[in-house]
Amino acid sequence: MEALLGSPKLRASPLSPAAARSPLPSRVRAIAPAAASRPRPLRSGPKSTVQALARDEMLNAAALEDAKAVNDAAASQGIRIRRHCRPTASMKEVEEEMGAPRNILEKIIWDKEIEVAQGLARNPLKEVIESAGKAPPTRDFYGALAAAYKRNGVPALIAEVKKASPSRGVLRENFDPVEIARAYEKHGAACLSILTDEKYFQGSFENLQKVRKAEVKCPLLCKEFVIDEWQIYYARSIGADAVLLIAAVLTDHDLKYFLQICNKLGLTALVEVHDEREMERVLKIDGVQLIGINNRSLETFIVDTSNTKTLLEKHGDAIREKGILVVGESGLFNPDDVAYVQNAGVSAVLVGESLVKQEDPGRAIAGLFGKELLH
Ligand SMILES: O=C(O)c1ccccc1NCC(=O)[C@H](O)[C@H](O)COP(=O)(O)O
Repeated sequence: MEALLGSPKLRASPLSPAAARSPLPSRVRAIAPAAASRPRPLRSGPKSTVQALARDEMLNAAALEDAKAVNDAAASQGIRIRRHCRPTASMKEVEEEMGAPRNILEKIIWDKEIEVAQGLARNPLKEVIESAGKAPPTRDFYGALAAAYKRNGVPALIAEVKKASPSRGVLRENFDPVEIARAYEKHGAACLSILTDEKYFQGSFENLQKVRKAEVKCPLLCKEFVIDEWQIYYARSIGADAVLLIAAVLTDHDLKYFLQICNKLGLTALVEVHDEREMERVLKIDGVQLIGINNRSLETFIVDTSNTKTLLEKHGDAIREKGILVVGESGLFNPDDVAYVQNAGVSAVLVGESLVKQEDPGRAIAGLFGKELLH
């Protein structure tokens, strides 16, 4: 197999210094983090159909081996979402090997592995890194939240530009991302979250780019399912000020590596947790400034705002000591919901459905907080 695939170096993308120091076994390190979802380059093409079939079989076996190593490393940290590591295969082929995805989040991630490979083929990493370097400077996402909290005395609002979701279907038929973003800004949102996933949320990177070009001043979160560094550079290249990193999907090693990239690009990372184990993992990682507690299980869709309270009762002190701001995410519909998560200790809230479903999403902000927000 080695002869066909070339040296191990050829199979993996260059490792960051952090990756090189990683405590992961070398087999896993060779393909993690970002390269785990990349197609394997070949030294030369096959000369006959028989050779081509043999090559495909070997590539398949190697990809499955990679997936096993990646998934074993993730499972040892309590991560239940598996990777297929076969970005050039069809979903049918993937499912033949791995069975059906176990839940919606795993399904989203499996599709994302394929999408990222396609994105990389269209816009190679080197070019995306270059254009990220030329993008207009980032706006301070963390600073905007801290200032708005101080100004209004209620959690700062990250208002989400969200057309649809897997749990609720289409939320707004007449969807103009720029109009919604402007309305949110006018009515006191501190920051905006722009969903960029197309398949499940009917969002797009184009929406983010349009909002940024419309000179909306609020800092912008690229709300994407990040599994590869390429997505972070791409988000920056089109004007994002912050990106989402989901602990349920990313190993500690991925989180650390992606945080380094964010740091280098001046991006804020919103690190999202859902349960106790994820919170404990994230609190051990240096450099986390913003933790989102999602009240929605991304695996079952069940929304429970007491999740925020439970996690902050246990970890609130450690979080405050580190100067981390907490964002309460999902399922917030009225001033009582906002007061509940504020009392639990959040400084900001991330809200989509309850705003975007209203005829005037901007005016809906005063309804959500029980008062107008100041700029
Ligand atoms: O919203 C979903 O159905 C969903 C399903 C699977 C993965 C993620 C999902 N949502 C992402 C979010 O975190 C929410 O869009 C965000 O917190 C706003 O929530 P809401 O105010 O309840 O729209």
